[in-house]
Amino acid sequence: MKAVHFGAGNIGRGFIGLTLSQAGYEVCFVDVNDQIVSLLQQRRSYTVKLANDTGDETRVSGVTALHGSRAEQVAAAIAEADLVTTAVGVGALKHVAPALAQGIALRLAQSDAPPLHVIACENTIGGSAQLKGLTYALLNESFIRQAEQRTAFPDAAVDRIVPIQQNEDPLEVVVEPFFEWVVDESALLEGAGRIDGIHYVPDLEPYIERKLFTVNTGHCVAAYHGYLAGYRTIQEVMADGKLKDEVLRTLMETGDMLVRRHSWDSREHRRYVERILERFANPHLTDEVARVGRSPIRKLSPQDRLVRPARLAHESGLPTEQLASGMAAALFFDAPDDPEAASLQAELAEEGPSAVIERYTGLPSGHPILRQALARYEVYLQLRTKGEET
Ligand SMILES: NC(=O)C1=CN([C@@H]2O[C@H](COP(=O)(O)OP(=O)(O)OC[C@H]3O[C@@H](n4cnc5c(N)ncnc54)[C@H](O)[C@@H]3O)[C@@H](O)[C@H]2O)C=CC1
Ligand SMILES: O=P(O)(O)OC[C@H]1O[C@](O)(CO)[C@@H](O)[C@@H]1O
Repeated sequence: MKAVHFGAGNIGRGFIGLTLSQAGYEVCFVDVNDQIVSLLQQRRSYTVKLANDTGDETRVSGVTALHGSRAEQVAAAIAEADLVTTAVGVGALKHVAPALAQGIALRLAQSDAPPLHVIACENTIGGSAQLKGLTYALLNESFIRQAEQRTAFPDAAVDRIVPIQQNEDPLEVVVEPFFEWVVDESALLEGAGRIDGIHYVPDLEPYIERKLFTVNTGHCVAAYHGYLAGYRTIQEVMADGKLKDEVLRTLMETGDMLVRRHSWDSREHRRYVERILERFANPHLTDEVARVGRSPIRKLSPQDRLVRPARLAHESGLPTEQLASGMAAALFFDAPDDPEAASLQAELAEEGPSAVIERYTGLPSGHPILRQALARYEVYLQLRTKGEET
C-alpha cells in the first residue's frame, strides 16, 4: 500500500507519517522545505521521540520524499497511491490541489489504478471537503464524474500536540504520547480497508467539534492570555493558576454547549477536559505561545475555535463571556514573524477594535458576543497601558 503525504512538518512526520508507516504503508512525503526533503531522500528514515519520562524512541524507516515543485513526479506518485494525506496548514491546501488534480487525471488514464482516499489532517471542520472543492475546481466535468467513482475525501480530526522542534537532528521530532486520528467512515469508498491507528466513526461532527472546541479552543485561549501576560511557553501559562483557571472556565463554556448539543455525559466530558489541561502542561514539551496562537485572523474566523462555539452557545442561551474574552485577548497577539498578527495590529491601529473584530469574526454589529468582546478589549487595553506606565 502506498501513501503520498503532503507536509513533512511536525504533525506530518510526528503523527501521520509515523501512523501510516506503522500500518504498513510505503510513505512518500511531499514538502517544499529543501532541507527536510533532501534529508528524507538521503536517509529514508527519521526518529520520533515521545515527550514522556523515558523519552521512548521509534525509528520510521522506508520513507521517501519529493519536492513539491516537482509537479510531474508528485502527480506520478499520486497516480500510484492508495492514499493521499495532508498536514500543510489549511491555507496551503490550495497549493496542494494542482498536483492532486494532475495526479487524479493521470489515474483516470490508467484502467488499473486502485481506488484513492484523500484525507486532509488539518485543524478545521471539513478539511478534506475543502481540498476536494479546490481540486475538482481544476478538473473538467467529465473527469470529475469519473473521478467520483473511485476517489473519496473523508473528513478527519487529528489530535496530537507536536511543538516546533529544537533538536540537533532536523528530522527528529518530539511528540506528546497522546494521539487520536478520527475519520468519517460514511465517506469511504465501498470495500475500502481500514488503517490501523485510525478510529473510524459513522458521524465525525461530534468528534471534530469536541477536538476543535476543547483542545484547540483551550490552547489558543492559553496562548492569547499568556501572550498578554508576557509568557513565552504554554507550560509557563499553565503553571500560572489564574491563567489555568481562565482556560478551564473557557472550556466549561464550550463544554456546556457541546454536552447539550451532542447529549454527552457531562462527567465524562469534564474528564476529557482535565486530561487536556494536563496535556497542555506536559513538562517534557516546550510549546511556544507564538506557535499555539499563530494566525490569529484564521483563529478569529466565523467557523473556527472561538467564534463558532460562542455562537452555538449563545444560540442555546448559554454564557459566552470567556470565549469573548479569548477573542479580545487575540486582538493583542503580536508575535514576531506572524504575518496575520502584523496585519491585525496594523488594522487595529488604523480602524480601531470594533471594525476589525466585526470583519474577522463575521459577528454583526451590536451582537451580544461582540459587545462582550469589545468591553473586555477595553479592560485589557487599560491594564496594558497601566502596566506600561508602571
Ligand atoms: N503540530 C500540531 O500539534 C498539530 C497540527 N495540526 C495541523 O497540521 C497542519 C500542519 O501543522 P504543523 O505540522 O504543526 O506545521 P509545520 O509547519 O510543522 O508543517 C507544515 C509543513 O507543510 C509544508 N508545506 C507547506 N506548504 C506546502 C505545500 N504546498 N506542499 C507541500 N508541503 C507544504 C511546510 O514546509 C511544512 O514542512 C496544520 O493544519 C495544523 O493545524 C493538527 C494537529 C496537531
Ligand atoms: O495548528 P493551528 O490550527 O494553528 O493551531 C495550533 C493547534 O494545533 C495543535 O498543535 C494540535 O491540534 C494544538 O497544539 C494547537 O492548539
